Amino acid sequence: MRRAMQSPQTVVSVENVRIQFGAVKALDGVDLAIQSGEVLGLIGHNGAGKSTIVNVINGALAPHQGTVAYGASTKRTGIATARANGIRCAFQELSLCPNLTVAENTRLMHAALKGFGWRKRAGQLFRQAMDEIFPGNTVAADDLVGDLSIAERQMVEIAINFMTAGEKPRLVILDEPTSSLDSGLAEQLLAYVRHFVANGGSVILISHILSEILSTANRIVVMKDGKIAASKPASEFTVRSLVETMGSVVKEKSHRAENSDLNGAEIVISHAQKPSENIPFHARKGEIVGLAGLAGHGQTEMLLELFEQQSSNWWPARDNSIAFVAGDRSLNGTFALWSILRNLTISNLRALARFGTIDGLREEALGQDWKKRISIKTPDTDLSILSLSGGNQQKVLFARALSLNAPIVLMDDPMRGVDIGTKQEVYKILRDEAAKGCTFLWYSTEMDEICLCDRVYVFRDGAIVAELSGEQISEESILAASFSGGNP
Ligand SMILES: Nc1ncnc2c1ncn2[C@@H]1O[C@H](COP(=O)(O)OP(=O)(O)OP(=O)(O)O)[C@@H](O)[C@H]1O
Repeated sequence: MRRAMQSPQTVVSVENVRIQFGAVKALDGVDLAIQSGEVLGLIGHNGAGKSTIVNVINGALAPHQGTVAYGASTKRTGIATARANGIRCAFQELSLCPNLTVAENTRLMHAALKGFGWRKRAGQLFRQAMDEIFPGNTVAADDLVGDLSIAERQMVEIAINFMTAGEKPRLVILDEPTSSLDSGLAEQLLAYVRHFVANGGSVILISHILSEILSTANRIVVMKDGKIAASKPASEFTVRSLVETMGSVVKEKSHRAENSDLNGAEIVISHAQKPSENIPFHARKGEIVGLAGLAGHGQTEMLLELFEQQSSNWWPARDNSIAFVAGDRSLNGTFALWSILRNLTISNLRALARFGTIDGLREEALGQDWKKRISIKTPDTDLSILSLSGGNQQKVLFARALSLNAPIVLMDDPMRGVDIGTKQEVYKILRDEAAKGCTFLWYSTEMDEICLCDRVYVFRDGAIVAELSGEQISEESILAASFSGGNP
């Protein structure tokens, strides 16, 4: 606490920074300074330039114009200089090596962990950081990262960046740190962030969940089209003013459909019960069914089982009976070497084929239609998928699934990193498609999204422990069932 009383110092500042990728001005004259002892909330639409400014600050990208200064030093930039000045970054796309253990990944990030016994020290430091940030977690230092769930990987990435092994972290940049965490884990992290800055550290917090920015940040910077649109104390913003400054239209908060009584509708998908379960799973035609509960309690596994059950492993299906939107986009969503357009249309080749070959004009038209419908921000869909910002890549996966017009769509926490304006558009598309008879099974770590569903199954320890519908669906009842099980 004593350190927080000291007068704040500038940890890093950037002046008039410009970065251009081909025709895209990713940063167009950005000025930003981060002081010790503050949480800076950084928000903006998908493709606004948030990850690009982060990469400039952490030394990965050299600005095409403008300057970066760490503390009083203006001479040197680059990753090594940034690290030496205590700059750390937990990336949106996660930077861990899946074929190494957690302790080995810790070593990669902290060069000071060397010599005899480094593995043991890395493990101890990791466990200490994990226990401080996420008390009660069960990740072990010798776990292979590839075996962890996406939520656990996100926790590991965050813990490794907050830990001290040699140089102390002064500024930790968290790019969408809660996108795979359930509300309990997110709350633990945000409490730790407040504690870290109260002791003199600084955090840049990037999130599309505006409530967590408003509750945690001291100052909020809103980016729009590569520029800073506003920078003010958090207390001077509301959700509405943030959305307006981002350039999105403020809409009524989405609600569950009125009169969505689907009891009589045909059951289109069900899941074999396990002996431990007493609540059978099914979904009806036109229903939006939420899969809730703490992250990693069997929701993704069930979606995968349902997908396998409905699709053939042996031969491509003749009809598009089921579609899947992956949440872990880099692992099982995007084809990194392909263009945006190919990534979007790959599931739909049968519909795009004429005389056994792909009709380029139809493929282009499909791409343009979805680019417009959910605002995929790119000058050209023939560019690499990796030229898109994280949220825009996720939109491509959405478009890939929805363009199939499949009667059943499975969604594995599909809104990771998608901005608030686009989310509202997608919610409307889901409602419209459900009204036409499409069934959605939707695993989400965001409570607001679960509350949009017609019916919700709550998962705990790999099994369904509660079924909620209509007015029963609320944050309180979902949390109660997540921890203790049973219907309200
Ligand atoms: N390597 C690259 N090649 C081409 N364009 C790029 C590259 N990296 C980023 N861009 C473009 O720069 C712009 C800013 O991207 P950036 O990733 O900084 O956005 P963001 O605000 O972090 O978005 P999100 O909320 O989706 O993460 C986008 O239009 C993106 O397509």
